[in-house]
Amino acid sequence: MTAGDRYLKRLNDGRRVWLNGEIVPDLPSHPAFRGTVRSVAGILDLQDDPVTSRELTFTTNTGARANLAYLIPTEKEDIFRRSRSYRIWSDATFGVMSRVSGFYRAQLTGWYINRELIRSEQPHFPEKLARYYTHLRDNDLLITAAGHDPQIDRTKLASELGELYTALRIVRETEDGIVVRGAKMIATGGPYMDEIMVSPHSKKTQEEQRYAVMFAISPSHPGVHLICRESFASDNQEDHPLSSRYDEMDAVLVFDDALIPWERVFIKDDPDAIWKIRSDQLVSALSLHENIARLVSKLEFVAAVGTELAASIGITKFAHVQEKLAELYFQLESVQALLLSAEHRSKLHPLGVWVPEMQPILTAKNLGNRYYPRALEILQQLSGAGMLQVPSTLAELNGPLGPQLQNVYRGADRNAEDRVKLLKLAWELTGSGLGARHELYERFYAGDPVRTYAGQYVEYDKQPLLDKVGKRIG
Ligand SMILES: Cc1cc2nc3c(=O)[nH]c(=O)nc-3n(C[C@H](O)[C@H](O)[C@H](O)COP(=O)(O)OP(=O)(O)OC[C@H]3O[C@@H](n4cnc5c(N)ncnc54)[C@H](O)[C@@H]3O)c2cc1C
Repeated sequence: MTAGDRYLKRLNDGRRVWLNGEIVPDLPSHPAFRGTVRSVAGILDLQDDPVTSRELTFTTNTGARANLAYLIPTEKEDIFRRSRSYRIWSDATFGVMSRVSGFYRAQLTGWYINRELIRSEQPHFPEKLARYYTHLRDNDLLITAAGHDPQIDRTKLASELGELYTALRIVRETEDGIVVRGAKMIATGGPYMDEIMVSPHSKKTQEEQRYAVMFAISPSHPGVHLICRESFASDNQEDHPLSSRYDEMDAVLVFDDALIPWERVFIKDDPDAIWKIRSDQLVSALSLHENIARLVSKLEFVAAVGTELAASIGITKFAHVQEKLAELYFQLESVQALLLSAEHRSKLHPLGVWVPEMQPILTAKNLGNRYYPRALEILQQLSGAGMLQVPSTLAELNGPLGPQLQNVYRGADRNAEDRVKLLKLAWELTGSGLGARHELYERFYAGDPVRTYAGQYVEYDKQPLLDKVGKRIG
């Protein structure tokens, strides 16, 4: 049985995935999910492929073959190995699937490495976290996370939202665990995952102690509901090359007095401990490293589509078009350079692991949320109305009006079929529901950009800069 087959078997576990007001009875056969399920299974199968297996997996101390996102980087070369594996998975989906490629696996690995950080506050954390990490690593499980309270009123604490259990909160404790009620948002890829880590992603106050809880569940955990947004999936691969395969879905988690067993409760009633482990630099650097590798795949893809769009209508000789294409290449080259910089400047942490340099990673992440929307804008500028001037189906090129349509839709350098395929792909990226979702994703996935920029200002080591000015003016 391949890794993909094992994954398909795991999906039918009674998870309560809600779409269009109903629980989806069988993810692998449902039209809104089956294309993406096939893609995830296909990506997992790369781990069994003799060509890619060595690049994607390693042998653990228990003898299992595990994904490299779970590798503890004890050598500097391990940072590059991890990076290569992220790129293989991201390239396989053109960077548009963010959760299968290892973001939260890498985060869990970081927590495992630094699990002693909060032993004095949460004595059970190191052992529980170690068992959880080993379980996911050795069983090759996929994980996402949900960390935000419902928006409602952002000037208020979770405890001030009127109904006490609007945001996820502990209701009571029993011999077996904690009972939780309320919502957490949003778990990208939630319906497709094996595990979901739930914890506040922003700092909780002491008044919100009962909201300061970190635990993990499977999507089929009793009392847990996944409320999906509208599906952007299509069953028509020919006309919708991305949404037919890569709608990874975003879901709000609703907990209806779910009992979370103690073994899976990592932290409770402790805003400071959660914030300490969440904001740890080692953890952030290891997990965001994966994000930047994925962003390179995505920017490469958009730059390629832009180049093809321009060539397809013969506009590459115009200087302003060259300027726009060059901007796509600058984006790609600068994020790639930042990724390499972070990797080559990796440092040996006192815990004996290599960690990518944080500043280039943060810079790439923050640039990414401006670059990606601009890249989509460039695709629109290059295409004019081209993306909308296509027949609704590719098949029409061979229909009753075939000869006329083949003439009308041909490009400067390609036949009608190739040009219409390209335009449909470009529309998927820029104008479709999936495309709009991806723009929003790149703007927000790692936090509100206003605050992540401000955070980089606060964290930046400004002293060397000030010293330079100091030396100049005395
Ligand atoms: C496609 C997509 C996928 C995502 N996937 C995940 C996931 O898998 N897991 C996960 O946990 N999260 C995920 N997120 C959530 C993401 O982390 C948040 O969107 C992001 O942190 C911003 O939070 P918010 O959406 O609640 O917006 P808010 O924080 O409510 O911000 C909305 C607006 O209000 C302003 N604002 C709000 N509060 C303040 C304040 N205190 N000070 C100043 N300005 C404020 C912001 O600047 C912004 O303009 C995803 C988001 C998107 C769009």
